Amino acid sequence: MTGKWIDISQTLHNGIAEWPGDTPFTYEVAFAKADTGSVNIGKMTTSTHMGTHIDAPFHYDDAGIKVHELPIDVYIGKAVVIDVSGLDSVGYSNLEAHDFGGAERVLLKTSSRPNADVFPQSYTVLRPDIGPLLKERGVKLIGVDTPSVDSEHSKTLDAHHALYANDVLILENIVLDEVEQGEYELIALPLPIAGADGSPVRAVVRRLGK
Ligand SMILES: N[C@@H](CC(=O)c1ccccc1NC=O)C(=O)O
Ligand SMILES: [Zn+2]
Ligand SMILES: [Zn+2]
Repeated sequence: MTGKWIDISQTLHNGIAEWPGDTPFTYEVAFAKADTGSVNIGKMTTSTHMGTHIDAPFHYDDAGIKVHELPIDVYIGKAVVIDVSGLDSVGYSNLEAHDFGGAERVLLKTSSRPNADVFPQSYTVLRPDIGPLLKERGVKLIGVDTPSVDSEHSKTLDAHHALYANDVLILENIVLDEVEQGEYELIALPLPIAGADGSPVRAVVRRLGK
């Protein structure tokens, strides 16, 4: 018995918080129906790291694959949601006792970024030793309900690089407020943006079994 689909995507709207210094999100009606006589046509500007999105390795490695080259199957399939709320950081020791149920996708509920319209003063980050654990368990995608797997001021991006070194792709800014720990089916498809470092996704989950 599978549950109903739950949207775990931040809403993109004028006012959603961008990464400090990055491109804000804007939507406007560029051509109004009153003028075109037939249709309203919108115009949008955004960072590729706005809202719920995925990182392509090109984001942190000039030689990394780009969004249009990503293996699309990574973004569809069984995922396990693990509640790690209340921690400053998450690493090997926090996850080793958890049974991932064979899921190739792990979504971490840190509850450290309650409001998409405010860039958080702080949020839970990943420790690099999470990389080898995820690889050992056959995990291909890590999702977080935070703006990044590294801290805001990190320049070395140790968590990004540890995940990259262990063949784990990254999904950021998911919304897990209505999602309890357990096994789910995830769909979080990137757009086919040629040459890109990241892409917005519409991420959804539905409970498996139970
Ligand atoms: N979501 C991004 C945040 C990020 O790293 C970032 C985004 C815009 C401008 C700078 C960034 N990072 C470091 O300077 C990430 O992949 O972690
Ligand atoms: Zn990102
Ligand atoms: Zn990232």
